[in-house]
Amino acid sequence: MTVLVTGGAGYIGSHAALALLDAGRHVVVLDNLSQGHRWAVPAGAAFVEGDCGDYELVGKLITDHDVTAIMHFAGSIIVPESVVYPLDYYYNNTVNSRALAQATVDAGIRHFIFSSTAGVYGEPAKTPILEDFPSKPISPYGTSKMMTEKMLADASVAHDMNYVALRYFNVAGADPKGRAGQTSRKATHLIKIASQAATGVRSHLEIYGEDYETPDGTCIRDYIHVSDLANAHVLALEYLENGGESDVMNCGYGRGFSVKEVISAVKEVSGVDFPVKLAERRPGDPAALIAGADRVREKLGWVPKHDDLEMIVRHALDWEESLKNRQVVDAA
Ligand SMILES: NC(=O)c1ccc[n+]([C@@H]2O[C@H](COP(=O)([O-])OP(=O)(O)OC[C@H]3O[C@@H](n4cnc5c(N)ncnc54)[C@H](O)[C@@H]3O)[C@@H](O)[C@H]2O)c1
Ligand SMILES: O=c1ccn([C@@H]2O[C@H](COP(=O)(O)OP(=O)(O)O[C@H]3O[C@H](CO)[C@H](O)[C@H](O)[C@H]3O)[C@@H](O)[C@H]2O)c(=O)[nH]1
Repeated sequence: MTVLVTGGAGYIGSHAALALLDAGRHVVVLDNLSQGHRWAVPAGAAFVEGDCGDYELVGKLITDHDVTAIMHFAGSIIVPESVVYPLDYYYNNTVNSRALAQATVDAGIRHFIFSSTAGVYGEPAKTPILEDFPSKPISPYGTSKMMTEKMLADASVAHDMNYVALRYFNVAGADPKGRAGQTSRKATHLIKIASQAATGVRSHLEIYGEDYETPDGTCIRDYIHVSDLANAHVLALEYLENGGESDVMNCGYGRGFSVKEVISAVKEVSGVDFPVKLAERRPGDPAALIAGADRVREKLGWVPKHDDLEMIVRHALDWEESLKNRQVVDAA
C-alpha cells in the first residue's frame, strides 16, 4: 500500500510526500532530477531516479513497491517558457503523462491524483472561477495540462480507475517546520523572487506590467500555502479510496492579491525595502485568477490552516534564509 509520488524531489511533490508520511502512508518518489533535488525527498520516502514517461520503469516500480495510488506532480511548470518551447511542454506534460497513465491502468492501479492548474481557464470571463467554466488556456502550459485532464477523464470511464485533478492556483510558502520549500533551479514565481530580493540573493524584482484592468494595474492571483495544498492531496486520496467519483477541483482560497500587494507584504514582513523596477508584460499572463474553491472544501472536507499572506511570506522567507546556509541558492 504505497503511494507513487512523481516529481517528489520538487517543490509541491516534496511537501505532498511529507504530508503523506505524516499521515502514516508509505511513499515512493520517482523524479528525474531535471529540476528537483535528491536531498529534497523526505527521509522516510523511497526514491527512484527516472522519468515518469518511462513505461517499463514505472511498471516495475509499481510492482516492486506495491503501489496502489499515483500522485503525479512531475512536469514542466513555467508559463512563459512554454510559450517559447511549446513542444517541450507537450512532450513532458502530455506525452509523458500519457505513458504514466498507460502504466497505471496496465498495472491495475485504481486511484490517480493529478497536478493541474488554474492555467486551464485562460482569461476567465469573471472571477471567482468555478470548475465548470470553459477550459480555454492561453498558454501551451495550460493546454498541456488540459489535455492530460481529458486523457484521465476518458481513461477513468474505460478503466477501473477514479481520479481527481486538482487545479492549483498560485502555490507559495514553505513547510512551517522548515523541512521543505521551493528550491527551483529556475525560479520564476513572484513570492519566491521577492523573497530572494529581500534576502539579497537577487538585486531587484521586476513587475511584469502595470497596465492590466485591475485596481492597481498589476495582475491578481490567489496564493495558496503549499502545506494546505499538500493536505488537499492526502484528503483527495482518502476520497478516491472511499469510492469518490472522479472530479476536478480548484485549489485556492477564493481571494486575490495584486503583484504590488505581494511586494508590499514581502517588504513589510522582511523589513527590507528591495529595489523594484517596471518591465513589459510577460506573455501568457491573465489579469486576474481567483479560485471558486467550494468544491474542494465540500467534497474533501478540506479546511486550510494557512490562509494568511503574511504567514505564507514568512515561511517563504524563512526557507530562503535556510537555503543560503545550505548554499543551494539559484543564481540571480
Ligand atoms: N508551482 C505552482 O504554482 C503550480 C501551480 C499549478 C500547478 N503546478 C503543477 O504542480 C506540479 C509540481 O510543480 P512544482 O512547483 O513542484 O515544480 P518543480 O519543478 O519544483 O517540481 C517538478 C518535479 O518534477 C520533476 N520532473 C519533471 N519532469 C519529469 C519527468 N518527465 N519525470 C520525472 N520527474 C520529472 C522535476 O525534476 C521536479 O523535481 C507540476 O505538475 C506543475 O505543473 C504548480
Ligand atoms: O518577477 C516576477 C514574477 C512574477 N510576476 C507577476 O506575478 C504574477 C504571478 O506570477 P507567477 O510566475 O508567480 O505565477 P503564474 O501566475 O504565472 O503561474 C503560476 O500559477 C499558475 C496558476 O495560476 C500556473 O499553475 C503556473 O504553474 C504557476 O507558475 C504574474 O502576474 C507575473 O507577471 C512579476 O511581476 N514579477
